Amino acid sequence: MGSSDFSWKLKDHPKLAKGKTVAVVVLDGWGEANPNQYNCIHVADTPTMDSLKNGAPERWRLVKAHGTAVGLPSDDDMGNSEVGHNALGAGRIYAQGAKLVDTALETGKIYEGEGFEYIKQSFEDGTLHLIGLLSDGGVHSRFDQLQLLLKGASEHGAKRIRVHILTDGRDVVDGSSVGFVESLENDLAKLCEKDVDAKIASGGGRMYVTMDRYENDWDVVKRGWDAQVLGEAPHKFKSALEAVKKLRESPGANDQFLPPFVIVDDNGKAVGPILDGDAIVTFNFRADRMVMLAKALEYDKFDKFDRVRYPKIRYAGMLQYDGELKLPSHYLVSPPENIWCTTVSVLCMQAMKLLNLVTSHFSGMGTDPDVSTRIWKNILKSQVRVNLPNGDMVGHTGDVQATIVACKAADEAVKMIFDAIEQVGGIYVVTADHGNAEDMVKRNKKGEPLLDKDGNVQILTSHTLQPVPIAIGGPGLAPGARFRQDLFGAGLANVAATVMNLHGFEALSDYEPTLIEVADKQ
Ligand SMILES: O=C(O)[C@@H](CO)OP(=O)(O)O
Ligand SMILES: [Mn+2]
Ligand SMILES: [Mn+2]
Repeated sequence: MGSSDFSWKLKDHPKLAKGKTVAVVVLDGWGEANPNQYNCIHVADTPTMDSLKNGAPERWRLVKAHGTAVGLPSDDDMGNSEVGHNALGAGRIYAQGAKLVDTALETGKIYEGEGFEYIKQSFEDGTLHLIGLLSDGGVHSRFDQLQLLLKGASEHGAKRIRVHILTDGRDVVDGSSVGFVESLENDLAKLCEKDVDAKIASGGGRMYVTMDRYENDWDVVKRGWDAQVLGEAPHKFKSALEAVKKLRESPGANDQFLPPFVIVDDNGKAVGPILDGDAIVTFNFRADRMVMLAKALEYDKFDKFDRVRYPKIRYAGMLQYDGELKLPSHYLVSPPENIWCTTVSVLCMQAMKLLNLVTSHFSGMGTDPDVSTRIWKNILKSQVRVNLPNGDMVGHTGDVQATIVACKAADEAVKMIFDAIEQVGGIYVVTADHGNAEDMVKRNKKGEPLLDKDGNVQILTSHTLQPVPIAIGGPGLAPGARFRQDLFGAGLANVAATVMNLHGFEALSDYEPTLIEVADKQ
């Protein structure tokens, strides 16, 4: 790739016709799992998706949506939207943020790069602030990476460190914040023994403090700013452990939505506001929920909320969160190789009209228009891609009944799209980016539901390790088109070549192989 003989012109597929409308429908958080009461997709009334599975076995199969199949460090890593859509759009498996950070920490390269050199200039006279998600979910951040970074930064000269925590409960079990804070406080105490002044300075739940996305609600970022930068919050505690324990006692409280708090000293003074001359690292590797904070930290001109005080700091992201905006301009870990020739860019070069109703992950972190319900009237375009978020968004609440309702609604939306495809003689590809709603309970190694100390099942708010379905169909699909039988280990990255074929083109040669073949006789 990239050589001078590379051509944007795709070869015609020998058997599949061009010019059909292809709808790529991504059901968010829709995995395949054993049927039981915690499988909301199974419990919900989902006639359309059921008919695909039961109606045409040669046009329905499962694909991997987690672990190494989507560029994550190990097969114990659940899938997520970023990595799932990346694989769907890129057609190849790239090492994703989690893996890039692991490698940079393992090799020590993280301390040799421009980003670390930059923040290091603050170590002599200033404080190093680390802001990020306190979790081992591996979706936005990982606790072991934070631990290594704390150790490494102190070994490389940081003398005063303040950690600003965001509690999770979305990628990990609700209530696990307490254990993470305990471990972190132990680690910081060990650093203090080595004469590093290291403390937790502030905190709050990820969905209420800092980690908003798509500029949905700047108040979320402001609440974080006030606590982290100004050292102001409605709740003040002497220790972070006391903070999370106490705040969790309020009725309805949970880790995802804990209110902002600051840690204060014996005189009631915040222990770690961000001041001129300090350095900041946002230690999440995933971009979408860090971009807004990065803007607030990096932009001189900023009108999204009143920052009150805008300290002169040296700021680096764990990665660069927005390649187009070059935001932030300093970062600790180099980005993945340029993800180019994505399905979007290549199909655009074939002069096709595309309507994107999915995420920027699909096009290798470029910017796509927002998701909306414009599907129906736009289905006359050559390709429509839509992400139906219901199962995932509601699945993250841990509310089983509500998730069942959400799955039914998603199935109805699929039916609507199918009806439109029927009218235009088009083709559909239905798949999912990762699992979630198909298993809402934490399980032991034998697969049995785990109980908490009160004997209740432990609800799972997170994504899963489950495979996801993919189905093809529609009146425009060539009669002999069917899934190949030889690609047992196929994953989401194989979908891209499949979609190109359905548009009547051969995929690029470095794409993961297509899932389909066209039988001559039926
Ligand atoms: O909400 C999010 O940020 C993640 C879970 O942490 O979910 P998704 O990957 O589906 O966006
Ligand atoms: Mn998703
Ligand atoms: Mn999700």
